[in-house]
Amino acid sequence: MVVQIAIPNSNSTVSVATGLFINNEFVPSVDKAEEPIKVYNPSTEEVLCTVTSASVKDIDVAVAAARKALKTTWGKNVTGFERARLINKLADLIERDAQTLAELESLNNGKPVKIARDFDIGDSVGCLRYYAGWADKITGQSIEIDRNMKVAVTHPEPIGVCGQIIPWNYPIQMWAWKVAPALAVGCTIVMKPSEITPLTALKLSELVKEAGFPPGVINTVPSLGSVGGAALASHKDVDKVAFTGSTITGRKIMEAAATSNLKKVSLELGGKSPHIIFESADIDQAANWAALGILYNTGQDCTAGSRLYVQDTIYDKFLSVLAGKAKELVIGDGFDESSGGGPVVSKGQYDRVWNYIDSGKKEGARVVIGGEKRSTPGYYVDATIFADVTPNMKIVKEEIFGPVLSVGKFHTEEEAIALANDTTYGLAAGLHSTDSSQCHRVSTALEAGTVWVNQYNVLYNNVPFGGKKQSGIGRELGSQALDEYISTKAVHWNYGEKLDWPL
Ligand SMILES: NC(=O)C1=CN([C@@H]2O[C@H](COP(=O)(O)OP(=O)(O)OC[C@H]3O[C@@H](n4cnc5c(N)ncnc54)[C@H](O)[C@@H]3O)[C@@H](O)[C@H]2O)C=CC1
Ligand code: BAL
Repeated sequence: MVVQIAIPNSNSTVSVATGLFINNEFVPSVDKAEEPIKVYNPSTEEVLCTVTSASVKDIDVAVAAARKALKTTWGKNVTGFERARLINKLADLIERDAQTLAELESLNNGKPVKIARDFDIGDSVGCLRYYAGWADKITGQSIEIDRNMKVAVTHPEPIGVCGQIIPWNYPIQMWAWKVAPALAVGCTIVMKPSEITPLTALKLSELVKEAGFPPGVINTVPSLGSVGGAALASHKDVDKVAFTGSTITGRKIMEAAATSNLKKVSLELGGKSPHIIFESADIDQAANWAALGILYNTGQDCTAGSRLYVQDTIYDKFLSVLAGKAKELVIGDGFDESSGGGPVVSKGQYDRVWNYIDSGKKEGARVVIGGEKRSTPGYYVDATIFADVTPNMKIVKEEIFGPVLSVGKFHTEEEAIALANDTTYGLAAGLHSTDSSQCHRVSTALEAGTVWVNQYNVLYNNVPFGGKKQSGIGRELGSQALDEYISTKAVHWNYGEKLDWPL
């Protein structure tokens, strides 16, 4: 159940245990009801290995392990100091193994090794340390009722067993965003990584054991969304499900939660984020951020600034500067040091992105750069910019999740705000202007959970992140994420009042 995967351009291999990680052991499926999952390298289209796929019965086993740990070794049975120590230890181990984890992430997801190591893993280590810092600082309240007779106190208790369902665009980082706050407050976890990118979650599971977490605190169950993901969402003994992925799947998860046990749900979903460039902006800087906004992670980012609106007075100039910047980014093999972006993650995603590019052409958008397929292997999509788009085009309305930018023109600030807010999504938005009153007015008017002013796509572990409208429910990161995993108990204490009976 351990495979050795060759690291390109070296004589080394990385070992991956391919079973289900339950109770700190890698185990086979109890009923082998599911076909093993084939895991691909998107740079070569080759199969890297197969991993065990959890069946519905395996999910039951993992949930039972998490429940047992919650009642015995974790939950209310472990101090915040000890939770902090273990989370910090896990962060140290991830930092120690950052290069290997980055190579594995690159092999399975396609993103450049240097980006996985310095950004995804760097931020994930920071995320674990941030929440380790919180673990012994989670406090309730003492609420005055009557100083001579009564007081009420609140206890922030762990909500319980958490199903965590994560996507393939940031396999390690989404893992860290989910597990860190849950562990900090004392929850136990059944983690379902994406079936497309399960390898680093399995590798991280080895580190969970090495760090010394008790068995059952974090369990990892690669599985198809329609099997393991759906089983977690509808499980009667799961207290909360945290999800990142598409809005369609988020809706299914909420329905499953509602019709099973009304578990708490947090959803971080899709986006079609607007990015506005006003005429006073520093054009060179704004073009850098606009390029980053759509090309980072090859556009496979829920916050991708995929709708760019440029003031008419600078439209042509800005487009030409932006096109030059976009061409400078090398989209190539993740093991090539010069690559700033990799292929898209899978054949499915590749076909999906190309369908959108074809639709943009058919609907009459003007191709400024890109829009042509490569003839070499790998799921590569080059930076593609469509100009002169109109609001009803599919490429303007729907999330593409690829390096495909739609650019439109506006005349007034009001028009820019109206275009930006003309979407069912509300995850993020950006604006560039050197007029500070305008920055304030527009950031207030934009309907989004995150607004970037004179920058784009930068997130910090201590700042909350999440969506409005159909981009999600709840917040990740910051102290707000802790609330997603806490159930507050109010204890009413009487030390003086006598009850006269009958009433
Ligand atoms: N907000 C984000 O960060 C993400 C958005 N997406 C969007 O979704 C599109 C399609 O990508 P997919 O991989 O199909 O996304 P998806 O939302 O189906 O997959 C994300 C996760 O949900 C799981 N899942 C799928 N069906 C489920 C179900 N019925 N119950 C519970 N869990 C389930 C998957 O196994 C995976 O772990 C992308 O092109 C992109 O537009 C995809 C991934 C991440
Ligand atoms: N960039 C925020 C995380 C996400 O894309 O899911």
